[in-house]
Amino acid sequence: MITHETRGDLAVWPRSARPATDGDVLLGGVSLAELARHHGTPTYVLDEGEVRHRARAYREAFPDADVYYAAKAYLCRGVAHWLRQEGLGLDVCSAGELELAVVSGFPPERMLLHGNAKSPEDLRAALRLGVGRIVIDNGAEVARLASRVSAGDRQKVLVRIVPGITAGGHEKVRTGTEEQHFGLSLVDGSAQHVIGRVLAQPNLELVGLHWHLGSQITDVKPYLTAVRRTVGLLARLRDQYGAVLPELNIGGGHGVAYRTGDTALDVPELGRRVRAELAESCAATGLPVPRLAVEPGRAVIGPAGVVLYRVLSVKRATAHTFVAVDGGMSDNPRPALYGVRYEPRLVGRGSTAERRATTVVGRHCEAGDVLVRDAPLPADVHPGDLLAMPVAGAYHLSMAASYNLVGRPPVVAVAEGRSRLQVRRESLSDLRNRDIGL
Ligand SMILES: Cc1ncc(COP(=O)(O)O)c(C=O)c1O
Ligand SMILES: N[C@@H](CCCC[NH3+])C(=O)O
Repeated sequence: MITHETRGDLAVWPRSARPATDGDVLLGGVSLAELARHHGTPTYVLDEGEVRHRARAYREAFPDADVYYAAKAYLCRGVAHWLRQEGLGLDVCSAGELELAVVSGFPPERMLLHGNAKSPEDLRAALRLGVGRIVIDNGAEVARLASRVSAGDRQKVLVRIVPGITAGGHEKVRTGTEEQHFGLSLVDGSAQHVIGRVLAQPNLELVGLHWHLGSQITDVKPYLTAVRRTVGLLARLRDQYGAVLPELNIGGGHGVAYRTGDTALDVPELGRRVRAELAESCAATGLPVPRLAVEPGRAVIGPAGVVLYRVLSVKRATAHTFVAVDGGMSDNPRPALYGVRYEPRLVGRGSTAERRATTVVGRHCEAGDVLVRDAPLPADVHPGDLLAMPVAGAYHLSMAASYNLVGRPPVVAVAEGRSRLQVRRESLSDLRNRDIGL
């Protein structure tokens, strides 16, 4: 049987990926070369079966917990629909994400709103639509939120704390330390202070604490340390305010493999060890075990996505071969932002040419628009060829821009031999129409 681990050079691709004739790859039973011909390039392909499989794996790893998918990784109506069917909740961080999910039929009570700088519009939308929980990030938000809750209502809230832990794949995505701007510090007492103010608001119901250590974390230990520290705080809150909080949300951040041989976080192990640590620490302090919640984004959607690019030019410089494709930092800013590495593959044509270190660059007007440095690609890659990059489902399109007025790519879902356009390509008229003239 072909397993995820033994699929050789398709190791980081969705489980459904199969090599096909003429260098093609089938994803969800659909030919990538055919999708590129039909939809043009760049195109993002999402494997529905992989997303559903990953969502189910979370529910198994965290039984008796709430699994909120972090919409910031990528959201469209189709994805919201799949995840609702799989029983997940949704973590949103703007009125935009919230409204899109509600339009897709996602129950607002299964959503949670985040943000270190929630706008009045975000708060209004959350209260109007009846979002289940709002995560308070700072002191200024307490009165701002409380004053908007209708008389007689009680909004469930959590307070985001900083557990003081360094974890995450890049300094720009580490949010568990004191040196960043999300959440409230345990060290300077601001967490306890703001919690006291929340408890004093009759129309806010404090149901728990929240933290999010960072993103692309591959080790469970930081989560265990954070759980221990949080239980310490829970005990202090009980002693100081008599408050016993029934929920603990430990955020997301679970790392995935971008290239063959990369380490991914072991989600079942995370589930087992976090639950054990929580039970033990609570027993030691005489607290009831709070209900857990997790918020994975990347680990649900990242490995389910593949992006297809067409090669437009090949340039041989002294030290490099540059292969330029028709997308770039506008649809995938991650290499430029975090220096991350991908594993591109020639698809739609077989090649026996030797492999050569090749730098895949984008189409934008910056020397920094490098998608992959020194990827081992066949030496005969030429204009017209198709390149596919796996693990493209998270933080590509959700962070995409229209730099150089290049429209954002479409999203096509594949499953059981069929494909469906979920989001169309951003057209030149979409871009033009926002400009209302002189
Ligand atoms: C509060 C919160 N929850 C969940 C996530 C999801 O993170 P990831 O996609 O790394 O699982 C993020 C982003 O890092 C976040 O800021
Ligand atoms: N955008 C980051 C992850 C940030 C997670 C959001 N809190 C990435 O691509 O790795």
